[in-house]
Amino acid sequence: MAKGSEAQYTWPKYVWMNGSIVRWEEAKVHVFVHGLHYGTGVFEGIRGYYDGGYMRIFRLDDHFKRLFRSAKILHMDIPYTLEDLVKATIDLVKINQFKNDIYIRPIAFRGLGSFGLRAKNPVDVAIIALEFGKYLKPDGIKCTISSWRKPSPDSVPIYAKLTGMYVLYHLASIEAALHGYDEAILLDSEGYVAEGSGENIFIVKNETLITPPVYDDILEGITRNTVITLAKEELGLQVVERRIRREELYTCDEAFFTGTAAEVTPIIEIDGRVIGDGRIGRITRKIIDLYRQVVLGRIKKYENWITSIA
Ligand SMILES: CCC[C@H](NCc1c(COP(=O)(O)O)cnc(C)c1O)C(=O)O
Repeated sequence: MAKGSEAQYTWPKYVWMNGSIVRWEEAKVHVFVHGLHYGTGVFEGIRGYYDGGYMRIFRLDDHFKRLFRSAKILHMDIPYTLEDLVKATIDLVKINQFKNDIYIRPIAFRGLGSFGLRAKNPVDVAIIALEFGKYLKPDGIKCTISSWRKPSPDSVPIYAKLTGMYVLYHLASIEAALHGYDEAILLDSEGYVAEGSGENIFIVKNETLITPPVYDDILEGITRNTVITLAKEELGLQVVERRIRREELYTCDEAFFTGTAAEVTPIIEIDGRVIGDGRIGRITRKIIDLYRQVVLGRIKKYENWITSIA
């Protein structure tokens, strides 16, 4: 397989595009596509875990349900059903014969047609899957509060996972890296803690999990939902969804990110303040271990979240 432009990527042989499986080299779009110029696209990030000869894809349906919700907010009609795209994903994973963990990226975007800003051009859909390991350092990361704020919910549809939105997170994550940090934490338009540049955030205080509510300026994360469910049902922890003030980040007992790519990533330092004792917290460790068992389909109660491919 060809080596990707960034050392850690090995490009797959095949991509699913507008109803067909095409070779990686053929999966191209025209420079005139609307989505390239105006950010008119929606996407998802889904993980597959290779375990014992099976690829186990986590919450596949839930991700595609969110893709369709995001598309509807942009007036975009995806010309396939959810079942079509689930089957396309399974076919794509099979034909690529992956033998390692993977990351799956469905994307739907306005394609060729009028160049006008309000043009409702036909929607192109592609699904890319590639081998993918850890996104952030599993032993813990150092974060900083970004100088970039989340926009207010009445200015951009935060609830939708829009391609164009990610220019904000691109800037925030570059800024964090330039200042020597692993990831950025963004505040919302009123100065409360929102989320990372690609993750939801949790803090632990006195054995209670706290995370911003979905009606705040955050993406309603599927991993966030998984962790809240597991914390309550399996660990008997209290979970409070409320606004978090910036200074609570500095004084909490534990902190971690959740996200498909990030999975559950411990945060060990924020703006030069060590979180807890600077190591993975006791509750964070329990959640990491439990999450791993669940995504590998080893806890029967959550098997419905797994799509297994032999
Ligand atoms: C570059 C975007 C990567 C993408 N980020 C997902 C993501 C999340 C977590 O959502 P979920 O748990 O549903 O994944 C939260 N918030 C933002 C801004 C995100 O981009 C991911 O695949 O994790």
